[in-house]
Amino acid sequence: MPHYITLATCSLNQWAMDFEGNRDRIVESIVIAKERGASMRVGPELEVPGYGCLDHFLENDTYLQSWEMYSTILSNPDTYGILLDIGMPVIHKNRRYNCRILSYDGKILLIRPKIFLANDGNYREMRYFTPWLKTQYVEDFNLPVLIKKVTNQEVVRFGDLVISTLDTVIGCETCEEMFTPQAPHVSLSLDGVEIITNSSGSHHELRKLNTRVSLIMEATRKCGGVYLYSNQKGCDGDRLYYDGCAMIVCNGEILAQGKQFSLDDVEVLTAVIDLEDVRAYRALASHGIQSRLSPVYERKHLDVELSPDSMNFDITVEPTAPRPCFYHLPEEEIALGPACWLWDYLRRCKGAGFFLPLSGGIDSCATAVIVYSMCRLVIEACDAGNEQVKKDVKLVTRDENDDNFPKTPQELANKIFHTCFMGTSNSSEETKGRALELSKKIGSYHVNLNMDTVVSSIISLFEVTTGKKPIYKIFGGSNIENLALQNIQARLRMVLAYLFAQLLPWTRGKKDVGGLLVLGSANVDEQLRGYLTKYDCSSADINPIGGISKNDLKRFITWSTKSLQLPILKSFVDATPTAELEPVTKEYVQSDEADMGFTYDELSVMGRLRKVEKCGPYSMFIKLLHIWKDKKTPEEIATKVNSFFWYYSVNRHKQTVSTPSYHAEQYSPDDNRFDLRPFLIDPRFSWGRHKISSVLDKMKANEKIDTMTVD
Ligand SMILES: Nc1ncnc2c1ncn2[C@@H]1O[C@H](COP(=O)(O)OP(=O)(O)OC[C@H]2O[C@@H]([n+]3cccc(C(=O)O)c3)[C@H](O)[C@@H]2O)[C@@H](O)[C@H]1O
Ligand SMILES: Nc1ncnc2c1ncn2[C@@H]1O[C@H](COP(=O)(O)OP(=O)(O)OP(=O)(O)O)[C@@H](O)[C@H]1O
Ligand SMILES: NC(=O)CC[C@H](N)C(=O)O
Repeated sequence: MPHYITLATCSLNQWAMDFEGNRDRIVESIVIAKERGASMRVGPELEVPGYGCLDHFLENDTYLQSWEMYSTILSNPDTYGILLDIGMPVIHKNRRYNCRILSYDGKILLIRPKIFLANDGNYREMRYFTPWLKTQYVEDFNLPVLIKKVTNQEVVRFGDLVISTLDTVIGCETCEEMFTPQAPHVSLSLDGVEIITNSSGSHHELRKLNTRVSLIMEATRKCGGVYLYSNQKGCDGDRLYYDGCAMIVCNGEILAQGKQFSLDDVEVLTAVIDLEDVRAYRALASHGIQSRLSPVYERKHLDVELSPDSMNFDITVEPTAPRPCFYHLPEEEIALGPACWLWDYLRRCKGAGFFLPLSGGIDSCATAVIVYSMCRLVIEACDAGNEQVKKDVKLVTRDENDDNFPKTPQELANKIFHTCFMGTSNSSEETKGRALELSKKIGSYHVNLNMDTVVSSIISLFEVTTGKKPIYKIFGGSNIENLALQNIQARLRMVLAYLFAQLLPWTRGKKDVGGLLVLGSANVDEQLRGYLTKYDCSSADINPIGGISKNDLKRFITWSTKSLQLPILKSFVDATPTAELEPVTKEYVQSDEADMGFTYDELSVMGRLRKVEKCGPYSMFIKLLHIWKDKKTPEEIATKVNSFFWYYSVNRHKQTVSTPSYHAEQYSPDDNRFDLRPFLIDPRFSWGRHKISSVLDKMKANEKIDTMTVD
């Protein structure tokens, strides 16, 4: 006989420290889950204060306020009649833990601290929380007075335990724990836990979703059981975008999959599952044998049936059918992730819009297309009746009048998105024309200016003061003069950007509405190589493409040509990237790749080796000997590696002031959160170079690389 149970999971767009807003979204998700007949609901990791509070997790206020919000959830009768798994931080014996609190009908059943914390890359959970570490170990926890008053309970169990109801057993695994070699879901399953909840604060990275999905699928494919995956979504106040994609998986098959990118603050997924399927799936002798050797969990009993009609089931109830997993193309991920992040950022900081220096090159074009994509998402959400988005549009446009409400992405862009071509005598008609054409197609409010007089007046000031006039290299000047003449143009653009961002809304008749957020467009590869002028337009308020490689940006623009119906973008892809900071002559046109001494393909490979594969110069050289064996000689590879580490180190200081960017790439060089390295590094890497040279010497002496001994 079937044993149907309806379960719910959700993605919530929580904002760090927005206690009331977070509480309201939690309650809304519970109400929706109940309306859909669910008897259990799981929410994202640390959903009460928001996942990304960072050092606010060191403050006692965060814990007190989390309990205060939690008490209002517990005492709200709308949250009764459903088993709740809610994430929040808890102090126990003076230690701070990242916890899940399970409750039913206003009573706490247990508190389950995270056993293995996330502490790599962007994650620093060990900085504020203690890992519980002791699997299957449980203690008593004295509830705070304010909770005692609500629940009439003194003490609850705190630790690695599970819940048994009259009809099933439920256990927890928290985010990173699923990524560990000895993930708790194995021993939970072997001890008879049928439903495993996973509450996550997991961020978006291009091409990462399949890692997460395969881990979830494998967990239940191997052990059998139901996996309820919940994740935060949106920008909760930092560089990360949490990419939702809640899931319900049973016995290795997906029953429900939420959106990875959307502007809905609350998304609830439900599925009807036959628990007998889990029991049948686990009827394997080898599983039975291992279960005898596996640890036993303390069980907190809940005298409730989560599928109450099991003795008298309704034949009309249909179990949810499996469905294939859905993945976005990386190009779509770029169109959607940074766009959602920008929208959250804008509405949450109550900005009046964006300002973008638009050069006619690929990078600022990609930033502009992402803002356009954001406008498309906003209009789509409004058309679909999303009241929160409508309210936010009125806030951001500073216009409450329904008659003025934008109906198309272009109308919205025209109100909130400002682009500006800042030409000089070095600029070409092509770049100026491309910038103008793009702005027309996406609807941005475009300004075209020539800043030659500003540049020449600064150079004159310098000349009057020092009696020296710098001249370009092609006219006989030195390298230093040539560079200074370029850098002043680039830096003045930043100053102008901030002036226009502050005053453009005012020139358009909007008084005292606040300024526009200045967008930056430096990509991962040029930041890694340091091919940018410190404090030029790479210094902005936020940068949606700072974590994206040039190659991915090119792919994104090519994809957008068709998918976003912007044929103008083809001309951006076909153009040779150039900074247009030096005069063009018959013999010379400035080109990025020639200037840098690297192609973007090479930078991508080397960037990945440096960060993802954790290579210093010597091991990078050894790896590249194989990777590039058909493309370059060992000497060329050695020169590339030495030069790469040289430029990376002499320019590392630029990363200390790099504009906060959307994190999207595993090899991001972001100094502030992700890629923590010194910024005063001896660029010679002399011992590494010495070792590279000795390998070259041995190769020259005709020794084979695979048989020689290298120390
Ligand atoms: N270790 C260190 N710690 C802290 N600061 C350090 C430093 N080393 C130099 N500095 C300082 O950094 C400054 C030099 O850096 P910076 O002013 O950026 O100038 P710099 O890196 O010398 O030149 C700009 C680079 O960007 C390239 N570029 C090309 C095309 C376009 C663009 C563009 O942006 O549009 C840029 C250009 O070819 C050149 O390689 C100086 O003030 C110097 O004192
Ligand atoms: N003529 C210009 N008008 C407006 N902004 C400009 C102009 N030239 C450069 N910028 C701004 O300065 C940033 C850095 O300029 P750079 O020449 O290094 O271009 P880039 O990093 O290759 O980017 P892009 O592909 O957008 O030109 C650009 O992304 C853009 O925001
Ligand atoms: N909050 C967590 O535990 C997240 C860590 C995990 N490795 C992830 O990237 O999703």
